[in-house]
Amino acid sequence: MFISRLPGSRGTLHAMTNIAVIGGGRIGEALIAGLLASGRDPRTVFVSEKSSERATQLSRRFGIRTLSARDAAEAADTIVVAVKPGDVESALSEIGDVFELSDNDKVVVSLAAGLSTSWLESKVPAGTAVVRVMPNTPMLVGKGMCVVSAGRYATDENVAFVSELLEPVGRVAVMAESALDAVTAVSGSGPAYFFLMVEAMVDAAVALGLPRPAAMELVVQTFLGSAEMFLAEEKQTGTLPSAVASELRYAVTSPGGTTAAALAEFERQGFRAAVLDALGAARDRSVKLGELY
Ligand SMILES: NC(=O)C1=CN([C@@H]2O[C@H](COP(=O)(O)OP(=O)(O)OC[C@H]3O[C@@H](n4cnc5c(N)ncnc54)[C@H](OP(=O)(O)O)[C@@H]3O)[C@@H](O)[C@H]2O)C=CC1
Ligand SMILES: O=C(O)[C@@H]1CCC=N1
Repeated sequence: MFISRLPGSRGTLHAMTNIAVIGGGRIGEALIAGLLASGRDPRTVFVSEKSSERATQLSRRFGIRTLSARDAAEAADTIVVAVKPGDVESALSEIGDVFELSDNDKVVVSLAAGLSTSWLESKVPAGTAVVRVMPNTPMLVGKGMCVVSAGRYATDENVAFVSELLEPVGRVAVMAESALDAVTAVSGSGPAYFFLMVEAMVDAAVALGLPRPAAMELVVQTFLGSAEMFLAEEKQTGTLPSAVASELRYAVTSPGGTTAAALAEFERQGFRAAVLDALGAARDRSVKLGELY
C-alpha cells in the first residue's frame, strides 16, 4: 500500500530519548508545542535558535533549554533540523564533529521542504541515518500530518523510531521519497489553503451583510463539522474512498437549489483548475528548492 499507518504505541519508546530542535521558528515551535502537550518531559527537548529573543521566548513558554546547535545535537539522540532550506547546510556544519565524537547513533530528521536525503547525507558523515519528514503546522494542536521517508542509511528501526516520536503530534505515514514534493504541496502547504478559504468565505459573508464575528463562527463551525463527518465515516468503514467526498457533497446539493447555484459558479470560475495549478506550482517549487542548494 502507498501509505502505511503506523500502530499507535504512544510515548513508550521515546520516553527517555532526547530531541534537539535546530530552528525554533514556526514549524519548530509547532513540533515542540505538540510534543510537550502530549506529555513529553520538557527536560528531554532542547532548542537551538539563532534569534536570542525568540530562544528566550521559547524557553519561557515551554520550560525547555536553549542551547547552541552543537550542544543541543550533542545532548540528543534525535536531531530535528527545522530551519529554512537555505540555512540547513550551515546548521549542519555547526553541528560538525558531534557525530564522530558521540558514542550513540544519532538520527538526523530534516523537516526542510525540497532537500533530498541524498543531499542531506552529503552534509553529514558517511553512514549517518537521515530521515526526511514533511510535517504541517497543525502539529501544534496534536492534529498534524507527517510523512516520513527514509534516507539511504536509515534502517526500518530508525523509521519506526522517528514515526513513533511524531505520533503524539498527529498522523504519521511512511512513503517513498519520490512522493515528498507532492506531499509538500498537499499536506505541508495545505493549512495555508484552508486559511485562505476561511478568509475568502468570511469576506464573502461580510459582503452579503453578515457581521464579521458571526461570519467567522459560521465558516469555522461549517469546516469543523464537515471534517468531523469525514472522520466519522472513516471510523465506521476503516477507509476513506474518494467517493465519500462526492456523496457528502451530493447530500448538500438539492436539485435546482442554492448549493447547485454556488457550485456551478465555482466551476465557471475554474475552481478545480486553480486548485490543480496551485498544487502543481507548490510541487514544482519543492523540486526547485532541492536544486537550489
Ligand atoms: N512553516 C511550515 O508550515 C512548514 C515548514 N516546513 C519546513 O520547516 C523549515 C522551517 O520553516 P519555518 O519554521 O516556517 O521557518 P522559520 O523561519 O519560521 O524558522 C526557522 C528558524 O530557524 C532559525 N535559524 C536559522 N538558522 C539557524 C541555525 N543555524 N541554528 C538555529 N536556528 C536557526 C531562524 O532564525 P532567523 O529567522 O533569524 O534566520 C528561524 O527562527 C523549512 O525548511 C520549511 O521548509 C515544513 C513543513 C511546514
Ligand atoms: O512554504 C514552505 O516552503 C513550507 C513547506 C511546506 C509549508 N511551508
